[in-house]
Amino acid sequence: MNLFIDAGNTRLKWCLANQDEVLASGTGSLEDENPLGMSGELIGKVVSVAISTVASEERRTHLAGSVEKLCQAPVRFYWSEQSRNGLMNAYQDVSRMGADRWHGMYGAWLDHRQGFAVLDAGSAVTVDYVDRHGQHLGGYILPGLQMMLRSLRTDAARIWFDPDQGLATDPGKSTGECVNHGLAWLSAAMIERVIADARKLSLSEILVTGGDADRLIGLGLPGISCPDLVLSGLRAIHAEEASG
Ligand SMILES: Nc1ncnc2c1ncn2[C@@H]1O[C@H](COP(=O)(O)OP(=O)(O)O)[C@@H](O)[C@H]1O
Ligand SMILES: CC(C)(COP(=O)(O)O)[C@@H](O)C(=O)NCCC(=O)O
Ligand SMILES: [K+]
Repeated sequence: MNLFIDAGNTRLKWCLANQDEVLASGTGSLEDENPLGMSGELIGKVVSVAISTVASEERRTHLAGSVEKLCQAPVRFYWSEQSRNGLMNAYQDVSRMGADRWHGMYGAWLDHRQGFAVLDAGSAVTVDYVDRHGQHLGGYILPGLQMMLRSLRTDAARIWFDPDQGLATDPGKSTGECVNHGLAWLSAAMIERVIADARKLSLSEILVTGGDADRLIGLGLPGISCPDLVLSGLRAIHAEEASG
């Protein structure tokens, strides 16, 4: 069985799979002693490890070392590419693009050929547009929800509030409401922009992934929830590489 890991800035997402089926999946944290939280029985089944990561070089090296030791299996990292199977990256320097974005777009490209937007709402939010010819049209990088809350809390001396996961967007009447409603209102505005862009660019679908995907759907994003988009793209690329 192959172990696939999507190591973001907040969490690790993993799945254990062979060519056609996923046996198990879960989440973990690089800070934990057992970063994947996998049982010994599952670890024993791992013959190779494929990783997509946007973590720092220091965290990446640490992850490679602990996974290699844990699984006693070779570890390979997969990065952004210029093109694959008809999908074409708009970046001139593709080595600068977060691997998660490329793998998410490739996961989407496998099943959606009519033009799509990929919205990954993780530590940061990324938006990427791909037309029906497979041409990546470019994208956006924005701060994620926790990042915005954290910056308000740490960089503004007089803002005290309790974060809530509410979706209200009406004008707030306390600091807490103003912050919480403000972030929902900002996300709602982003959603309107994505919908308008998708219409303008003739993209038929919006695929949503990342830890805050459900929140965006709750705020009115007409998107298809694809929690495992990055891992699907990574699995497909790993299989293609293995078959030569
Ligand atoms: N169990 C969870 N642990 C951490 N973050 C979570 C969890 N559930 C939802 N989230 C939300 O998901 C975001 C992280 O999303 P994720 O896709 O895991 O990020 P990344 O890929 O950057 O590691 C957090 O900002 C948080 O708002
Ligand atoms: C934009 C990101 C921080 C998103 O990471 P995530 O929120 O998934 O942890 C990541 O894709 C990244 O580090 N990208 C490098 C810059 C770029 O894609 O152009
Ligand atoms: K992201």
